Amino acid sequence: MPAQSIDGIALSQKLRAEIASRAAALTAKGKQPGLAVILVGEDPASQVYVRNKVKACGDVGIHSVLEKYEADLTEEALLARIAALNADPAIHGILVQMPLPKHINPHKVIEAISTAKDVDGYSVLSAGELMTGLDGFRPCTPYGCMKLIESTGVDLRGKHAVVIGRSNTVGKPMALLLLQANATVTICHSATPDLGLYTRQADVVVAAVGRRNTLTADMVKPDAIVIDVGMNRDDNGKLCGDVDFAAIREVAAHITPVPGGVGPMTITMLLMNTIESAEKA
Ligand SMILES: Nc1nc(=O)c2c([nH]1)NC[C@@H]1CN(c3ccc(C(=O)N[C@@H](CCC(=O)O)C(=O)O)cc3)C=[N+]21
Repeated sequence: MPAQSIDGIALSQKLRAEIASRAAALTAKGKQPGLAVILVGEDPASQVYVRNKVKACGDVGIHSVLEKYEADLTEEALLARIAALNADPAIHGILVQMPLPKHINPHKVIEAISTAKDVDGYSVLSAGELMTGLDGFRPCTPYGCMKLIESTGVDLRGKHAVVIGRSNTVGKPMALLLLQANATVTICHSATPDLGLYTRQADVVVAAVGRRNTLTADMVKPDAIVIDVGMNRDDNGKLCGDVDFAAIREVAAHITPVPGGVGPMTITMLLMNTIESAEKA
């Protein structure tokens, strides 16, 4: 029997309905949640993502402010905008879309965002909170992956989870969240000599590499859960992930599609973090 495709759009709709009712409750108390999204430069992919985030806010009743700047915006000017948004009581979350132009130091920008408004969960303090098990904003993509895994009903306790990729935004926080859920966690990356050696033992594989066909059917244990974080283009320019969906579907128990899997959940968890921030304010 082919794997169940985990529907990230359906799960998003379910969570977004809950988010909308929490937003409405806050708005009724005169505390409408607000998200500021800052985009610097003309990167076409970023334009699309940012537009989707702003639209998603509108759909659930979160007030959003989109600030677009030319690629030559100075770092000082960006930091000044963040300081103003930190002080703005109508704004509960601040997202600076990555990547930034080369003349701007992304670390400096992220650390300028008030921890209380770091709904991306990208700051050093948010990372430390996740590391130590303190309450804080979890990065949206791995947070969404956890919700997708939870939706299968499989308990992670004692399961072997293999994360492929070690980025600060996905791989590393993903490994920590899986660990928190009592999985045994292995992190593989570009210097891992035999990836299949690890993935064949995995009950859960999270692929976050950025290269298509990184995970093929012969590398997957029967009845595994496969979460595909990749965003790539195939030879026809079609959006595809890091895993060979069609073939792995015949082996795995659950698998997320691209598009329609992790992507929409990333935006949903951004909305969730923004609501949580507004509820605490
Ligand atoms: N500060 C910051 N925070 C981010 O969260 C952030 C970022 N910078 N920079 C870029 C990445 C990428 N990202 C995506 C979110 C949703 C989809 C998404 O909704 N994808 C749809 C398809 C969209 C399409 O058709 O192109 C899907 O997978 O179904 C994709 C990618 C957030 N990022």
